[in-house]
Amino acid sequence: MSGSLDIVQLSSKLNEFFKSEIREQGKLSTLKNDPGNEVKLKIYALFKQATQGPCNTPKPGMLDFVNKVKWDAWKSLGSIPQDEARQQYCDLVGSLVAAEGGSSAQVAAEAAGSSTTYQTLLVTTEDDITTIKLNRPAKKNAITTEMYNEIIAALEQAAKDDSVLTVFTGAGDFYCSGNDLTNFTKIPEGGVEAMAKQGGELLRKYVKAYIDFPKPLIAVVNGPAVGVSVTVLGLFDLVYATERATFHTPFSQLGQSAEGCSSYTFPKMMGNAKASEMLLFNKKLTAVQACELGLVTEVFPDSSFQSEVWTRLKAYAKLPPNSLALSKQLIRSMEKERLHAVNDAEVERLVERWMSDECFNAVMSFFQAKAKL
Ligand SMILES: CCC/C=C/C(=O)SCCNC(=O)CCNC(=O)[C@H](O)C(C)(C)COP(=O)([O-])OP(=O)([O-])OC[C@H]1O[C@@H](n2cnc3c(N)ncnc32)[C@H](O)[C@@H]1OP(=O)([O-])[O-]
Repeated sequence: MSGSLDIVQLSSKLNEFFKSEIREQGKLSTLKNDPGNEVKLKIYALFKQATQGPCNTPKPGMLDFVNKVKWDAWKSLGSIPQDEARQQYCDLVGSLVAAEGGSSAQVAAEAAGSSTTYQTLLVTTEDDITTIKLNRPAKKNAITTEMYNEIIAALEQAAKDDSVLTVFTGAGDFYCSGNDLTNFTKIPEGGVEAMAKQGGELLRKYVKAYIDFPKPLIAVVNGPAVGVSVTVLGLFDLVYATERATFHTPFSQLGQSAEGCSSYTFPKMMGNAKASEMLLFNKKLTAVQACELGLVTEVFPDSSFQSEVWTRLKAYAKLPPNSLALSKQLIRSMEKERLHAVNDAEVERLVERWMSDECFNAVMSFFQAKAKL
């Protein structure tokens, strides 16, 4: 059986499934556009998790292709609670419906003069807070090229909308697993050099969006964080973490080098020695260690993380918005220029690294290890 045949078959089977099993749920039946297989699988998995809890059925056989893909999607949600699955399901369906004609997400986008909708994010505005939720839980929210672009767009939108605070968080059990390593496998015309150059430009723009963001930016770190999702935390105004979170920047392991302005912000906040343990020697920090070193503002018990953090954020969002934004901008203005220079220097180094054998071999090892599983 050829790979392309598998995909065609899978697509048509998923379409059948999508129509028969999910259509009954009111809003979805109104969708005019096919949201694509990845989204449909996500809807399926969230629906199962919300109604039946964590996946508890036997894994279908290798040749039962469609059921295996569905089972994998459900299983990938791990042990996220039914309530959270229900919320994610509603957010996702809401954003699809909004994309076609208008409710929360679309209204927020339109209020900001934009009609952007997202494939890899859930962006909502409620209680004066715009939340940008990374939404690829099956891949631990690894950041694809598309997702970098969507985050930049979402930040631009949040900067202009009426919200007071902007919050970043992740769907599922991870906050984010960093750069999606498959980005390195998509070699454009022009070869590795062109890939490195384009990747560098995207990264520069991505980090710039954080440096220039004009309102209070808060990370709600709901689980482990890796790579670029950790380094940019130095550009946030508050970082709240569940005790389950870890913070890992395995750059030298990947033949790469620091980014997200961490070569400047980390030594400044934790001192050279501790920063080097993380950025050179891949030391993974617990949430408590990260808090002691100043990377995290406060750590919360996992069981009460969401309720404690959101109660606090809703209260903060009632503070006078101009006073908050102007105070943030004053603090940032002291070193904005320096941060841009650091970003430029880090990107220049990384573009070289991405063309190196060290990086190539490290990325190949990741895929070889995956293939052996
Ligand atoms: C651009 C600027 C420079 C960037 C710097 C960085 O961010 S450097 C930092 C770069 N980041 C890294 O080096 C992290 C690499 N990833 C890991 O080390 C581990 O996956 C883990 C510790 C994040 C989670 O372990 P776990 O045992 O709990 O879960 P699991 O492993 O079963 O994962 C579930 C699925 O997600 C997939 N997936 C996850 N992450 C990535 C990714 N980044 N990419 C692609 N795919 C990824 C994984 O392959 C699997 O897919 P499958 O097989 O179902 O098709």
